[in-house]
Amino acid sequence: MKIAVMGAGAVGCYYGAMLARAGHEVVLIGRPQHVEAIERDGLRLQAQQFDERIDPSQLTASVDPAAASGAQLVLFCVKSPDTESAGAAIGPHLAADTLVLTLQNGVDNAERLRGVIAQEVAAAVVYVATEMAGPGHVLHHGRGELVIEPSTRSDALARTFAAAAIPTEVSANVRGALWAKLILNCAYNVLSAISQLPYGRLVASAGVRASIRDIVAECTAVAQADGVSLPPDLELAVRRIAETMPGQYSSTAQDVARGKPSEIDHLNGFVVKRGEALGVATPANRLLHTLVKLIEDKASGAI
Ligand SMILES: NC(=O)C1=CN([C@@H]2O[C@H](COP(=O)(O)OP(=O)(O)OC[C@H]3O[C@@H](n4cnc5c(N)ncnc54)[C@H](OP(=O)(O)O)[C@@H]3O)[C@@H](O)[C@H]2O)C=CC1
Ligand SMILES: CC(C)(CO)C(=O)C(=O)O
Repeated sequence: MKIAVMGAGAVGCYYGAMLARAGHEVVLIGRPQHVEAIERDGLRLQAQQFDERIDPSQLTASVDPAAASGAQLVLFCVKSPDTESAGAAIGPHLAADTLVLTLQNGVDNAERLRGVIAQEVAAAVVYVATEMAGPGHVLHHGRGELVIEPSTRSDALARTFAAAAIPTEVSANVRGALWAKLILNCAYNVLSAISQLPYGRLVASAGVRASIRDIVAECTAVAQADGVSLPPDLELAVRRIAETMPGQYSSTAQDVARGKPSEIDHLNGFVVKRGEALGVATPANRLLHTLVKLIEDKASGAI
């Protein structure tokens, strides 16, 4: 299968590399620093069990979205604020029957993407920990499973992914799964960003577990008012983040440390907006959102 990856970052390079290793024709569309390194040296995938260089004969890279033409599948892997611009850039190069799978945090990316491209779009929930360790070098810290929304090709896609060592479940409740992931992000990301602490040390500090419970309760109230069916084991899932990833810093913590704009408007900011629309108060999420916006505005010189 020809597979294009829109957004050659941590997630896009990881899944692109796994599919290329399984023999698919993969093209990564990304920024010049990664594209140049991949064209020169191939893509290095450093995982827990292996450290491999995927050769340019197995996987190509381009800064030009037109390189996606002829792809049967697009993995859409940009950060949430870039969804519309990246969608508008790639859309004109896709065939009418190309399936676009969003591999992003946040709950409304697929819906927003459907607003800018005509192709079939399906959402995926991504359970992976990965980062770009340098140009053309993806470092995989663990996991990698996907939960995907039903689509015309979801069953075939799940088999293709499984054959590439990407465990994949097709779920009729991807919305609930996306919200559950959103709630984890709302609970941990800002606390880790402001303190610049990993989850294990974070929850050891007085008051943090109680604050996390408050944030989760607020998010859950918004989700319920929005008609979302959340998985029953959410409380356990929240606790398990700190237990299973004690050394991990949230993606928001990493963005803040690098002075990069974060996805905060699509995390706690999204819950605040939905809460306003549905008449549910969200003071804890509002404060967390505001604090990160202040840090970002100060870093960018906007204030
Ligand atoms: N990393 C992880 O472990 C996980 C990430 N996620 C989610 O997956 C999504 C992707 O995250 P991640 O891979 O970490 O992010 P990255 O920032 O590593 O990757 C996105 C890449 O896409 C590039 N990009 C953005 N717009 C375009 C464009 N129009 N054309 C070409 N390239 C573009 C970005 O460049 P630039 O930075 O220059 O804009 C960046 O290199 C996010 O929603 C994230 O929350 C979910 C689970 C785990
Ligand atoms: C699940 C969690 C909180 C793990 O770090 C994450 O998705 C993030 O950092 O954005």
